[in-house]
Amino acid sequence: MQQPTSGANQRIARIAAHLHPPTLQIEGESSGLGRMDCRAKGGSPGFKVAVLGAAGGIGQPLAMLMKINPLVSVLHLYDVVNTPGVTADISHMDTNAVVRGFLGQQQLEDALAGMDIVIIPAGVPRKPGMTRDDLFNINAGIVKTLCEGIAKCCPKAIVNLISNPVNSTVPIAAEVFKKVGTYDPKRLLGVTMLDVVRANTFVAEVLGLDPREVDVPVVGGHAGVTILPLLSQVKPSCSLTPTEIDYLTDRIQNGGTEVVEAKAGAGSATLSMAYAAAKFADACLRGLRGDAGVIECAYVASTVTELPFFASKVRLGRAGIEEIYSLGPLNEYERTGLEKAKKELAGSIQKGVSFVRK
Ligand SMILES: NC(=O)c1ccc[n+]([C@@H]2O[C@H](COP(=O)([O-])OP(=O)(O)OC[C@H]3O[C@@H](n4cnc5c(N)ncnc54)[C@H](O)[C@@H]3O)[C@@H](O)[C@H]2O)c1
Ligand SMILES: O=C(O)C[C@H](O)C(=O)O
Repeated sequence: MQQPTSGANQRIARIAAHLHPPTLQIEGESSGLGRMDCRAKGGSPGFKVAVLGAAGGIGQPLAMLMKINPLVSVLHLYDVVNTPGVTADISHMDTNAVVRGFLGQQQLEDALAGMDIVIIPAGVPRKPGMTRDDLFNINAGIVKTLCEGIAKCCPKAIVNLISNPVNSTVPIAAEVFKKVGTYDPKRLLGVTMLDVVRANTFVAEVLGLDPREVDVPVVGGHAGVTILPLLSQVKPSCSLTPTEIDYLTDRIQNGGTEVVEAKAGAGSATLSMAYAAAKFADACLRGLRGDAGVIECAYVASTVTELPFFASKVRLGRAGIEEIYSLGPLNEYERTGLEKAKKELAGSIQKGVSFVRK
C-alpha cells in the first residue's frame, strides 16, 4: 500500500482533529464545554440561526433546510436528546453554514448566545382525538423555559414560534419577555405559514393552477375555527362557488387533523411544517438583510382586531415586523368566521397570559 506523503499526513491529521475535536475554539467566541463543533472556522457573511427541538420530527428536516439556506452562516441545533447524531449528519452537507450541536438544558445558553433568529419546534405533537390545546400542559412549560433562555442570551433575536398551541404559546413568550423587560413585539412571530401553504395547495387544486402561482391570505390564529382563510382575496382573483368555499374552508381549518389522523398516532405534520418553517424563516432572513416587500402571514401582537394577538399579513424588515396589514374587505361568510375565530382566540390568549402571570 502506498504511504501518504507528509503533506497528505498533515491533511489527514487536520480532518481527524476535525472529527474528534479536543476543545475547539471558534474564532472570536468561547467554546461551550462538551459542545459539538463540526467546523472550526466560520466567519462567512450571513445570519446565525438556532433551532430548538432540532432532533424532532420537524426539527430534523428544518435543520437540513436551514443548512441549505445561503443566508445562514451559523446553525445551532439544540434539543434535550439526539443532537450529536443530527449535528454530525447535517454537518456533512457541502453547504456554507457552520453547524454546532447542543444537548440538554446545561447547553441552552451556549446554543442561544449571539443568535439572529431562533426557531422553536420543541414540544409534544398531537395524537388522533386530541386538540392542539390538549398539548398546553406540557408545551407551555417547555416554551417558557426556552424563552427565558432567549431573554437572557439573545434578547434581540427574532423568534419564530412553532410549538402548539401557537394561539397560547405566543402570548406565553410575550409574557416571559415582558417579565424580564426584553419584550419587543416586532420580534416575536407565531408561525402560521403551514396554513397558508395548505391553503395555496388546496385552492390551486380546485382552480387547476400551479400552487406556486396562488396566494391565499390566512388570518386569525392556528387552531380549528381560528384559522380563517380569506378566499375572497385569493390571488390570482377567481370566483369560487359556495360549495367550493365550504369545502376549502373546512379542509384548510382541519389540515392538521387530516395529517394527525393519517399518521395514526405517529405524530402530526413534520415535513410540510419543516418546509413552511424554512420558507417563513427565509422571509425573516430576507427582511433582516434589508430586502423590500417581504410580506407573509404570521400570528403577532396586533391592533388589527380588539384582540392583543392576531394573524394577518405582515411586512418583514431589519427590525422584524415593520408593518401589520389590516384584513381588507371581508364578505359575509368571512365576517361570520371572524367572529367565531375571535371568540375562541380570546380564551386561548388569556390561558397563555395567565400561565405566566399565575
Ligand atoms: N405551528 C405549526 O403550524 C405546527 C405544525 C406542526 C407541528 N407543530 C407543533 O410543533 C411541535 C413539535 O412537533 P414535532 O412533530 O417536531 O414533535 P417531535 O416530538 O417529533 O419533536 C419535538 C422535539 O422537541 C424536543 N424537546 C422536548 N422538550 C424540549 C425542551 N425542553 N427543549 C428542547 N427540545 C425539547 C424533543 O426532544 C423532540 O426532539 C408540536 O408542539 C407540534 O404540535 C406546529
Ligand atoms: O395539527 C397539529 O397538531 C400540528 C400543526 O398545528 C398542523 O397544523 O399541522
